[in-house]
Amino acid sequence: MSKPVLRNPILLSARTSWLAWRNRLLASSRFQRFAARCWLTRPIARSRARGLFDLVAGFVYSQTLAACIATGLLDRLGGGPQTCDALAAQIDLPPEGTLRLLRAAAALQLVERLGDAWVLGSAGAALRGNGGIAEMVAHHGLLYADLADPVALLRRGGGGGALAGYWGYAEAPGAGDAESVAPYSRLMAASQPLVAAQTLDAYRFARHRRMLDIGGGEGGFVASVAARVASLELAVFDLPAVGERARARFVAAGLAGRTTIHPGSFRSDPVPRGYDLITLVRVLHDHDDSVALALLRAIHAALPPGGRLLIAEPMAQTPGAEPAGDAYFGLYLLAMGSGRPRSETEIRAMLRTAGFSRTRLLPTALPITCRVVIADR
Ligand SMILES: CC(C)=CCC/C(C)=C/CC/C(C)=C/C=C/C(C)=C/C=C/C=C(C)/C=C/C=C(C)/C=C/C=C(C)/C=C/CC(C)(C)O
Ligand SMILES: C[S@@+](CC[C@H](N)C(=O)[O-])C[C@H]1O[C@@H](n2cnc3c(N)ncnc32)[C@H](O)[C@@H]1O
Repeated sequence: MSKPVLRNPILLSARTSWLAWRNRLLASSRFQRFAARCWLTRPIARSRARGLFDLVAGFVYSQTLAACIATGLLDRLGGGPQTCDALAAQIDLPPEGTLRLLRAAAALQLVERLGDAWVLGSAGAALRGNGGIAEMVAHHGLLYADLADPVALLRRGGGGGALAGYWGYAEAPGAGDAESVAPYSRLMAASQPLVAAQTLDAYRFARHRRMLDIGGGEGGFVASVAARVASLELAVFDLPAVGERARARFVAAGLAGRTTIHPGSFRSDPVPRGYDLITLVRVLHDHDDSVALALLRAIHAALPPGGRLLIAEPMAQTPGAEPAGDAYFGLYLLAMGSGRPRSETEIRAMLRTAGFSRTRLLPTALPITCRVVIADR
């Protein structure tokens, strides 16, 4: 549960005084020098200094990762130890540039030194084990272009840049021919396994007969559910051009007999009926409150009594993963020009407003990638 907002006036006053005193102390250069020298506080001082340095240097780290991905350095090391000179020839960088990149990547645990050679580091290995992260890193070029002047982006209320053009539907619902929906559909399909794994482990899909994945993209999530639950009839409701990508995927996967495509826009077309489970996977946060609430209301009306809605997406104020919500998705969706990350509390309040009776947060193993809320009709 997200942290409740402090309302009690006495507690609010006490906290206000405490925060003012704490911030004066933390801002004191004398205190910072003392804390860094004193053996008792030195570990905390060094950890806080490292955290602040990482915040300041974050973009440099991201671009080091981007260079590792763009050059294929991590893939080359996936095959085992390599010397700097051998890597330089393979990734088409001069040896000096390759060594500079390797040393930076080693500082970020992306690679490690092994004698005269280099191997994958713990972060590099984990990254290669999670499909879609590399695609997200490459995709960030658009996001960083929009964030080149963050104040201008904030001042204009978001949108109007590279990301808004990439997510065409964010500005013109129902828009999108096969060519324009292909990049984002491919990106979502590439990063779907991270989210599907969390969601499938969090909920027992076999308890349902028919499942409709609204905004299901090219069917990555439906394909994951189909592989896990043989008894379920499955469907995707998405923009027509995206639905055709899902149809092609299901035919290729031998799922055509178990799946239905509902082409349309949930902003103008009715939500298909006859499904006892409806899912929204990385969809709700794409839309502003009015569109999101209208969608929840339409889903409530389309579900039969006893039917259930499952929402899976990264959420704001996730304990231990706060930056992924408001810091990452908050700015990302602002740049996209539509939507916002919402806390579990906000989502459950919207669900109650839409008429859902009972809502629950289901635990996921890696809440940083997604959390799951279910709601009963
Ligand atoms: C010594 C050994 C062997 C081990 C002992 C220690 C130990 C147990 C280590 C654990 C190792 C381990 C299990 C590591 C696991 C690492 C994992 C799972 C890492 C996962 C990382 C996930 C990341 C970085 C995900 C990033 C996702 C991003 C950036 C998503 C972006 C999504 C976007 C832009 C979506 C856009 C769609 C829209 C428009 C918002 O709807
Ligand atoms: C961020 S993607 C998520 C895709 C997929 N659920 C996943 O997690 O990989 C959002 C999806 O919503 C779809 N979408 C956006 N606006 C829509 C609308 N008005 N009606 C139906 N689908 C829509 C997009 O085409 C896209 O497939």
